[in-house]
Amino acid sequence: MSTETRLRDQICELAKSLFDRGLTHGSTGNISARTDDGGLLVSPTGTSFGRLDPSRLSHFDASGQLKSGDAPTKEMPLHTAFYDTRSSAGAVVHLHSCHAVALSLLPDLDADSFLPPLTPYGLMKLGKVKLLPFFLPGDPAMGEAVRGLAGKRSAVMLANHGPVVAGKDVEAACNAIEELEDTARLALMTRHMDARALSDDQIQAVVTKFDVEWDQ
Ligand SMILES: O=C(CO)COP(=O)(O)O
Ligand SMILES: [Zn+2]
Repeated sequence: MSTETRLRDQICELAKSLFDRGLTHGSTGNISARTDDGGLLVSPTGTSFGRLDPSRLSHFDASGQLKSGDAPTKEMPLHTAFYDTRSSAGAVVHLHSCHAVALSLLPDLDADSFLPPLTPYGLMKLGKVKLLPFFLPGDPAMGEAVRGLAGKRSAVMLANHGPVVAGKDVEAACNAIEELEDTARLALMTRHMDARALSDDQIQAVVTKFDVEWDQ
């Protein structure tokens, strides 16, 4: 089986796994991954994560030309903004995951660090998550907002919409966005409980030991 065939299958399998666990629903969310030759495989617009067809993924070549497959997600500017600003990005995932969206609706959030530092894996997989304002779905201004971060963040939260995470490959991006959703769930569960977040010393220890992109 060719590397590209394996990548097509992996994108569809992991998207289905996210869908089956309720991390995105209906025809929401989109996913993309770099191919070995510098191109991109992308979920087509209007498709469900539960039923992506490996043979119909939008396939772009390294110059950004659509070579085959169905029309791509309307969030292409968002995806390409991550690839263009983060050389380490091999995949990008966007979900409409319930707890992250719920948290984004609340007042008094820290836009520079949307998720409180609750667990080591939250820090390790995501670094600081930037909260971006509300945009209409498909608005290229979202891509501009991500470009404005100059590659310093791997994860952003679109207010009233959903998270977007870049990772070195599809598995890493999926693991990280699951961490984002679970940390948002913990934040909501413990919101009125005087919960103990990680201390500054604990944060620094995690950041140092696991080489987390934190102070940027
Ligand atoms: O989540 C979505 C828009 O933000 C889904 O849009 P697409 O179906 O175009 O990927
Ligand atoms: Zn969306």
